[in-house]
Amino acid sequence: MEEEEDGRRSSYPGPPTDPMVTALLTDMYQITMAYAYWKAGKHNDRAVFDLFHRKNPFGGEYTVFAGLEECIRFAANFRFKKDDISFLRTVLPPTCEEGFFSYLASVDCSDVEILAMPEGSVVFPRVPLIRVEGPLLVAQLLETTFLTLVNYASLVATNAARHRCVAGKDKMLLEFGLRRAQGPDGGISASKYCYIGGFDATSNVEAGRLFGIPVRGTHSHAFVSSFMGFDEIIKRSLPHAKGGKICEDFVHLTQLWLRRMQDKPSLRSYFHETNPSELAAFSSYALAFPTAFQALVDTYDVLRSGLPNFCAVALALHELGYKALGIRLDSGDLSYFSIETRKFFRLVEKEFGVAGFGKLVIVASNDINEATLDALNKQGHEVDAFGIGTHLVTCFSQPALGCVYKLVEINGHPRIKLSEDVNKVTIPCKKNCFRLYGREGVPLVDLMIGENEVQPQPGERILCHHPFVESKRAYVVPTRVEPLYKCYWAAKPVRREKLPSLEEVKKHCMEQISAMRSDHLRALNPTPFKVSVSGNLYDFIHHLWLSEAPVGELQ
Ligand SMILES: Nc1ncnc2c1ncn2[C@@H]1O[C@H](COP(=O)(O)OP(=O)(O)OP(=O)(O)O)[C@@H](O)[C@H]1O
Ligand SMILES: O=P(O)(O)OC[C@H]1O[C@H](OP(=O)(O)OP(=O)(O)O)[C@H](O)[C@@H]1O
Ligand SMILES: O=C(O)c1cccnc1
Ligand SMILES: [Mg+2]
Repeated sequence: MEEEEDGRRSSYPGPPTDPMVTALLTDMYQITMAYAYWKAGKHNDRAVFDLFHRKNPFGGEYTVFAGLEECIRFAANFRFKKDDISFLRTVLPPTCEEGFFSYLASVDCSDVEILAMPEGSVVFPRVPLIRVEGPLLVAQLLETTFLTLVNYASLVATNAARHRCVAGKDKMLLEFGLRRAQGPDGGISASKYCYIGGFDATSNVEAGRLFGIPVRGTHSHAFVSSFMGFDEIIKRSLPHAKGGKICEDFVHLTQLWLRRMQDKPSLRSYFHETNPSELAAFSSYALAFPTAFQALVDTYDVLRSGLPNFCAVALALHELGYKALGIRLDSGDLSYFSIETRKFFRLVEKEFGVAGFGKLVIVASNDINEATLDALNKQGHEVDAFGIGTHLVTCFSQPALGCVYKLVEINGHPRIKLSEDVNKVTIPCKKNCFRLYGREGVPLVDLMIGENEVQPQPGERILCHHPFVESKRAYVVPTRVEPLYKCYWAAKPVRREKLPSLEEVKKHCMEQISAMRSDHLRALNPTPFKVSVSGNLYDFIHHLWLSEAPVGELQ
C-alpha cells in the first residue's frame, strides 16, 4: 500500500504481496470464457457476481472474512502484460482471432466496482462477502484469483479465532507454523491471517518484515544438544545489568547457583544431578541474551534437569540484575508439567527471595490444537503462552473453505443457479446486506434485500424470511441497522474506502467476535446465526426459480 505524504494510506493500492498473483494465476476456463464472451460480443455486458460461502468451517457457526486487501490490490493492478498475452496465444486454439488478444491487452478494472464487508468481519453463509460489478469479461476473470485469495485466508483466520476463543483472552498465542505450512505462500498467508484472527505474534521473520507482525521465538532442542560441556564456552564474562561491575565467569556462577539449589531440602526432592551439557547450553544462551533468556527445558528431562538448570541460570542472571523470561515445554503432559513448573518457580521464589520468579512465563508447544487447549482448560494448567503450528496453519481439521463466485445479475436481469441441493441454489439480484442488532446490542440476523429496496431502519418491524423455507420467518425490530458493505474499488477514487491497516483489521475482528452471542461461537453444537431475505427478495427468488426450472413430465 502506498503511503501518502500526510502518512495516511493512499486510495490506490500497491501490487499484491505475492508476485505470483498475476492475471494468469487463474483457471484456463476463465480464459476460454473470456474469448467466447468476446466472440459473442458479450464482453461488455454489465455483470454482478457475488463471492460467498455456503457452510462455516470446522463444524462451527461463524467464519472470519479475510483476504480482501489482496483482492483489491489484485483488481487495482489487473492487466495482461505482453508476455502474458504471448503465453495465452500458445494455450488457446489457433482459430482464436487476433482481435481478442489486442482487446485483452487493454482490459483492466477501471470500470469495475467492488463492494465488500470489511476484512476481519464475522460472516455467515450465503451473505455475499464481496460483490463485483463490471463488464462481464473482466468481472468473470477475477473469479479464481479472488477465491484463492479469500478461501485460505478466511479459513486460517477462522481457525486462529477459534483457537483464541478456547485459549481465552489473557493467554499469549504464538503462531509457529511456517515449517509445516503448505509451502512458502501458505506460511506467509498463515502468519498474516492468524494475526488477524487473534494470534499475538509469529515465528515467521519474513511475515514480520512484510506486515509488521510482532516476531517471537525461543530456541530448539538442537541448540541444547549441540553443547557437550562447559569447556566449549570461551567468552564467559557478563557485565552487571546496571553497568559497573563485570562478572568474569558467568558459567561458574550458574554452577554455583545450581549447587545452592541442590542444598535446599525443599528443592532436593525434585532433582539430584542435572545434565551438565544442558546447563552449559542454557548458560551460553543467557550470555547471548541476558535480557531475554528463555529456555526449552525438555531435551533431557523436564523436572530432573531442564527446570533446575533453567532456574540456576535465571538466578545467576538475577544476581547480576537481569530478569529471565521463562521456559518452553515441548513434550509430555503439558498440564502436569506446567503445574509442576509453576510450583517449582514459586518454591525458588520463596527459598531465595526473588520477587516475581513464581510468575516467569511458561510457553507450551507440541501438536496443540483446539481440543488440546480445551482439555488443558478442563484439567487445569499454568501455561501463559501457546506456540501452535501444524494444526493451526494446515487447518488440519478442515483443509478448505468453499467460497464460490456466482453470477447474480446480467444487464439488470437477475440470474439464478438451480440445484437439486437447495444449499447450492444461488440468491439472485444485485443485493444490499445489513446486520440487524437486538435489544442488548447483539447481532440478531443478517438481512439481504434487493439493491433498489428501501433500507431497513432501526425501530421498524421487519419480517425476515429464510431464503428458501417458507415457514421459517420472524419479525425483528432492530435497535441498530448496520450496512454490511463498503465500496473498496470504483472508477471514481472519491468513492473508494481506504483500506485499513492490519492492526485495524485485527481490532475489527476482535470486536466483532466479542459482540457475538457466545452460543454462536462455542465449539460443541453451536447455534446457527440467522441469515434472511426481505419479503420482496423472497418472492422474487421463488418466482425466478419457478420460471427457470423446467417442468417435468411423468410417463
Ligand atoms: N494434558 C494434556 N491433555 C491433553 N493433551 C495433551 C496434554 N498434554 C499434552 N497433550 C497433547 O498430547 C500429545 C502428546 O504428544 P506425544 O504423545 O507425541 O508425546 P510427546 O510428549 O510429544 O513425546 P515426544 O517426547 O516424542 O515429543 C500432543 O499432541 C500434546 O499437545
Ligand atoms: O507442534 P506444532 O504445533 O507444529 O508447533 C511447532 C513445533 O515445531 C517445533 O518442533 P518440531 O515439530 O519441528 O520438532 P519436535 O516435535 O521433534 O520438537 C516446535 O518445537 C514445535 O513442537
Ligand atoms: O520459537 C520457537 O520456539 C519455535 C518456532 C518455530 C517452531 N517451533 C518453535
Ligand atoms: Mg513436533
